[in-house]
Amino acid sequence: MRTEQEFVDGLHQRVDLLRSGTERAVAGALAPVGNGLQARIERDIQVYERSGLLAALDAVEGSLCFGRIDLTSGTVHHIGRIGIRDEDPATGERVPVLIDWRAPVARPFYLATGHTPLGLRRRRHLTCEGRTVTALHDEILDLGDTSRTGHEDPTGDAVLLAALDAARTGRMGDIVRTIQAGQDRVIRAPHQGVLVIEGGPGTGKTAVALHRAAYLLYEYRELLAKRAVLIVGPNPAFLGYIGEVLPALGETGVLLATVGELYPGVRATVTDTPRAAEVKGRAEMAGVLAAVVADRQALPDPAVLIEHDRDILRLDADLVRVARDRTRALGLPHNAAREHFEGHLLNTLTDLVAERIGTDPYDGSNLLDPSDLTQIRDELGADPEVHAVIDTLWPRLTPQRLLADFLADPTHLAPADAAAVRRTGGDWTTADVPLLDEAAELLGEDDRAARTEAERERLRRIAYAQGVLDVSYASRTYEFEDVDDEDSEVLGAHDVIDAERMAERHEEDDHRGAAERAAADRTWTFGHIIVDEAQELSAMAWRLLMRRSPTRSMTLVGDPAQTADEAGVGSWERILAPYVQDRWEHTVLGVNYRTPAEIMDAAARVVRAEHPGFEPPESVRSTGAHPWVRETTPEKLAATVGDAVAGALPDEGRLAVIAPRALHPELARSLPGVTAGAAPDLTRRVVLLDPRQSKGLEFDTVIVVEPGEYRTSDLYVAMTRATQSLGLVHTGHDPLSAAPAG
Ligand SMILES: Nc1ncnc2c1ncn2[C@@H]1O[C@H](COP(=O)(O)OP(=O)(O)OP(=O)(O)O)[C@@H](O)[C@H]1O
Repeated sequence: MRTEQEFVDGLHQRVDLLRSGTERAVAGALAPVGNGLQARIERDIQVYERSGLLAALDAVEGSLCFGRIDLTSGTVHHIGRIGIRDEDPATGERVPVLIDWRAPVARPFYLATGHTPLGLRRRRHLTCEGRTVTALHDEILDLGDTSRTGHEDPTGDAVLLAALDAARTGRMGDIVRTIQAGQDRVIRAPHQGVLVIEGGPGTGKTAVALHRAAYLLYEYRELLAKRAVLIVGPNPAFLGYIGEVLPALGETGVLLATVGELYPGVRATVTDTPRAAEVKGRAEMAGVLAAVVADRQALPDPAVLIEHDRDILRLDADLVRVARDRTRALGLPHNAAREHFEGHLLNTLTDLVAERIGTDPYDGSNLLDPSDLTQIRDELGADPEVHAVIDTLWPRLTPQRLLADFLADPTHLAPADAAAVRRTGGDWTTADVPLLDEAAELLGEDDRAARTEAERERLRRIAYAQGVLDVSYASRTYEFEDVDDEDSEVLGAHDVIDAERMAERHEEDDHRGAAERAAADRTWTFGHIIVDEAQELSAMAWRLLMRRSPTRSMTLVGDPAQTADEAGVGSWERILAPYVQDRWEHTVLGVNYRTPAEIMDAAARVVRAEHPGFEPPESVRSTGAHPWVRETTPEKLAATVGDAVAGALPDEGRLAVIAPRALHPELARSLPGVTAGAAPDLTRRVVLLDPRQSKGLEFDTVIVVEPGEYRTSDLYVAMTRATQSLGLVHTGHDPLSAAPAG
């Protein structure tokens, strides 16, 4: 123990040195740097990178080193959340003193068994509180080794069981100390292609997916740091719940978002009915929106009359159809195609004018030469009436306008579907976001204004960079005025870079992190995408996500038995076939680390009542505590739940009351200090949730209220949130008594 404590002390000294050095460097970099463009760029990058390092050092402080492996060769490696090097006093070389858990050298820590020791003699788990080593657990893997340390853990699972039994905090913790071999293989699977991780409740799907993100960022840092990793979760409360895992592993280059947050500038503030969400999520909506856009490319009926130069030009449907067909044939998005439609229509109108004024009365030939035609076209192009007509025939559209108009009058849908989605007003729902994204793809951008602005900006940057180069040139001649400039060995900025290149470099050096830039850019494509609760996403949501991942580098996590959302696509085949056919990997996690066997048996009975062959994952623990059931009357329901909470509240940890939303106001009154709502604070001792909100979360104790009112999959989710004990309170329908015993 003393030796390990000395080692850990040494590590912390090294980290303290690193931290203070980095803090000094940040403070130095933040000092005024004058007006030089390059200096400012470098300052920004330094501050950004070093601040990231500081954040990583702070985050891993709690449990820097958690493992040690002793190889049969005599080599010893300590394993931690990050890798640390130090100078070897003998050789002066920088050598690793703490191995990052993701490094190949650390892998036997997770995989070695007595049967396959992978060159290990011993595996040791270190438990620390702050900077103090409080426990050691050793597993001897070399069966011929008779030496003993006094810290032997004969079953090899004491650390795992302690982690599973620990009181919950309302925030998910990392599992880096106790990743199991099967989980390790999934975490380290190559990043290319689509990997599906399936498993029942509590099998560690979310934990594995998060550690996989950290692993991929380590292994493919160059690629992924630039393009960022996106983690998609079912709701903001869940994202808050998992939000601390990656920082605790020293990783920050990840964007966590719900699908409803993936359209920059739009926030979902209202909720769809399940039926409306289902309709909006159907794959057919892509075709419906395309038809809506096509309808906005109108034909005049009756013909429009344009007064031009004391003449009346008659633009009828046939003439416009020709211009429209030619424009559509280009296959461009609506707004991007608009300038071509405008061009075709101006040509058509020019021909009409030319016919009127240029036709030779004798032989019918046209007397106008090309310059006359150009002049007529220019005049038409400057005529506001002409532009007003083009605006009605091919209007500029925004995704928001298009979708709001469609929802107010969804004539393209069957009447019952239209009635379900019809809505006026400017608020958006989560299911609207994939539709907005689809609309944005169909519309594209009329980027003429943006192109002009971009060119103006480019010239501005070059002018600025030229100024910077002039200053640096001047300072060089000043510094080296005694030296013949031609012979100087010292290169100045002018020798290696011109103004245009320097301006470009500034553009490239957008010093915001990739995740931050990705969040602000609808068209960003990610290096890797992880989707949790993937079974819940609609076909339209998948279209959005696939656009963000053209390389199809994705990890999908889910459990079809827990599907709640009516819009959910169902099978992995249905989700993936349109994008990767059958080229995807499937892996199953089969051990439940959360829910004790007694609770899992009860939950499985409920599911078997509907699906007789259902097999739940096997629980790793059993507590001896069976779920309890209490019957009451509707009048006494809130008081009974209040009493049950008071009696079941663990000394440490968290308790969740899961109840239908309609009961929340009444229940909240009998649960002092409990808040209900769309974004519950999960760190409170007692939390009130509806079954859907409880997805992906866990609590020491769970009380499910009126379980008879839930769909089976929702009840299964609710019951499997407990790590220690479960109770059911009902007013007449007990799903356990109705379910056959296992
Ligand atoms: N190897 C492990 N070591 C310690 N704890 C683990 C391990 N694997 C999983 N756990 C714990 O088990 C619990 C369940 O994990 P997680 O939430 O990832 O499961 P899940 O499969 O996503 O569950 P659900 O589908 O019900 O949301 C968590 O508390 C997690 O920390």
